[in-house]
Amino acid sequence: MERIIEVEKFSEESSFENRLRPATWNEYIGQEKIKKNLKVFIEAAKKRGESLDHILFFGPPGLGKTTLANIIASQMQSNIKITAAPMIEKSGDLAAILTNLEEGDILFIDEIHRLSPAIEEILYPAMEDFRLDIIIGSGPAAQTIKIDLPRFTLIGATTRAGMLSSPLRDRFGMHFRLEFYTPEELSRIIDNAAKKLGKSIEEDAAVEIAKRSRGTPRIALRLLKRVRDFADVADEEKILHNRTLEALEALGVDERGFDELDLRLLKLLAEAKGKPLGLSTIAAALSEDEGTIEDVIEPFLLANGFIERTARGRVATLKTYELLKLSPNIQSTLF
Ligand SMILES: Nc1ncnc2c1ncn2[C@@H]1O[C@H](COP(=O)(O)OP(=O)(O)OP(=O)(O)O)[C@@H](O)[C@H]1O
Repeated sequence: MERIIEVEKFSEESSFENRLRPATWNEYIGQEKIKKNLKVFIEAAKKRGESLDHILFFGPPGLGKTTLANIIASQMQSNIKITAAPMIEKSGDLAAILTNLEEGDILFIDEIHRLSPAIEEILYPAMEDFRLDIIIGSGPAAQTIKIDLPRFTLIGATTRAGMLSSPLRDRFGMHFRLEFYTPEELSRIIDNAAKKLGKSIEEDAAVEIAKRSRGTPRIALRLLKRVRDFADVADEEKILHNRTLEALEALGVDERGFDELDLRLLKLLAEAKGKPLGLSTIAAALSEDEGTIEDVIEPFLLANGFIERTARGRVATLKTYELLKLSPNIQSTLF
């Protein structure tokens, strides 16, 4: 079953997200440092009449990497081509994308850590010298054909900066880590999105949704969408605080945005009583995929101090023992 607080995009969600996607810097809330720097680099590139350096965004899913890429393209008055690494399987796929680019275009590659080493090799000269080296044939008769490419900007996005090979990472002139959003920032995002959906929302209702959104706009917008359903069914023009609480309760999202999976993970670590648990042990105990735990569940728990990652594995912090009403030495009776 899909978790309501899942950060990955649900299949039917793209058109909803596109409708709410900010198109300007003013609409893009938060990530102030990144915005400030990008504005300078964009202005400098425009002044010099050059294309922008390649940019790498990293951070958990749903924090606004694709949105930033779109705003950059619009600020540069450039076309943007959007793809994801799993869609680039063969060298011909990448060659087709690159040779179709025009001067100043922006190429956005999501999940860039998933490019195969062979594809990465093609990307290196393309990024560095705007040149495509194609090898035709094999063995002694093999020939390399060099094709000049227009100057383009590659924007790569990844949830796992650590999985990027260092030659690839080094070819990006700018690296930006996106941070989780504060509840205040998420409230503003929710308020703006509600207006775009033709609905107003009480301030404390937006705050309730924001608190449960795991610092992530994608989750905030999804919760808003579901809460709006409750308001519509009740024939309410405005999204009210009481109705919001009722909806959030029905959706099973707790006050911190935790759901059953988070609580099971925290309980598992707490019951290990300080003994670090490795990712594979946790994944097996929760019957979950290691990638989901590392990319989706852990980052928010780590950022909020509920777990710590040590060289030997993950451990629960005091905050978790307090949350679960456990003493670090007492066996849980809660679950
Ligand atoms: N800073 C922001 N201000 C307002 N809305 C935002 C912001 N960041 C993201 N959003 C909203 O959240 C949705 C998800 O953002 P986006 O698709 O850019 O995330 P992402 O980091 O690219 O995720 P993924 O890596 O999973 O594709 C967008 O549709 C957008 O409406």
